[in-house]
Amino acid sequence: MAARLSTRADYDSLLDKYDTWLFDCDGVLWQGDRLIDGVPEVLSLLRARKKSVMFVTNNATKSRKNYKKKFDALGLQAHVDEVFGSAFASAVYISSVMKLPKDKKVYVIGMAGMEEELQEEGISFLGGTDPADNTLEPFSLANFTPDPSVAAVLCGLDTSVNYTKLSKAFYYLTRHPGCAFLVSNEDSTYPTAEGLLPGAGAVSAPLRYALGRDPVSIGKPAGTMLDCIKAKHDFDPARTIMVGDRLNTDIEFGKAGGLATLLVLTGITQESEITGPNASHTVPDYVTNSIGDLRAVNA
Ligand SMILES: O=C(O)[C@H](O)[C@H](O)COP(=O)(O)O
Ligand SMILES: [Mg+2]
Repeated sequence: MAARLSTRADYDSLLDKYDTWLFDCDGVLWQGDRLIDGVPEVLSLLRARKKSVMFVTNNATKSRKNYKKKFDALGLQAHVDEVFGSAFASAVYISSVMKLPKDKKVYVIGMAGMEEELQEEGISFLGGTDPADNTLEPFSLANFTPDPSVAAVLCGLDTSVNYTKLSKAFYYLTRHPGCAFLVSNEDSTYPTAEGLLPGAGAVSAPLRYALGRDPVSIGKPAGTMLDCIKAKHDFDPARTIMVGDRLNTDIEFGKAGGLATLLVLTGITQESEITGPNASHTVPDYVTNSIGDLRAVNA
């Protein structure tokens, strides 16, 4: 059973127990571009107490550099090396795990953030934000000249997904032997300030259905993100806590990594999913309404 936090003593003991705080972003720090109440104060008090703070997001629409700009715009202190996104983890996976040969390319269903991280890793790609692919013109194989060097398809949240992109990805995944099918993450929904929208998982779902094949998923809860963090930062998992709003990504990620887990209810997960007859089998160590609740330690 998760420990429900509410008193100053609860939050004080949490701060005493954990030196490294990994924060999910969408639904924990913000909803779209709207900051969640109390986030600046809580991040400042953690830094004032010499806690290590990092940000671990499945949102592949932005690169780490672009996230730094978002943090700055929202008045949140953050360093690029503290930010870990699934676009970055996907690029690292392709270069360091898959070791994609330099003469090969990735066909992208995704946005600028994904392209920037692939570029940073020296990975060639096509598709993505290319105007030729962002069209509602009917697609036909008769007018399509495939690029023989495509050896992987990477799919993430893409708010301009269309039949042309799905068809080209499908072509490469069915006609290029050994073409890898990768997704940055599988979140079914995406929390915005105005409400839920389809997530990255909903963008890759048509491909999975057409192919009858599951992709390799790189974002939370997969371990690739934690490997990326470990490659850059030393931390003791036993004194590290993962703060998230989603059970099947953030909390599973924390558990799989041997970290403590704190669920907040400002994003995807609703009260009914953690209590009552339909409660999920994924049980976080701690639950609190919002990360802003930690301000109680200064009250
Ligand atoms: O659809 C998506 O990609 C996700 O909803 C979203 O981006 C999750 O981001 P996170 O909560 O991991 O920051
Ligand atoms: Mg989230």
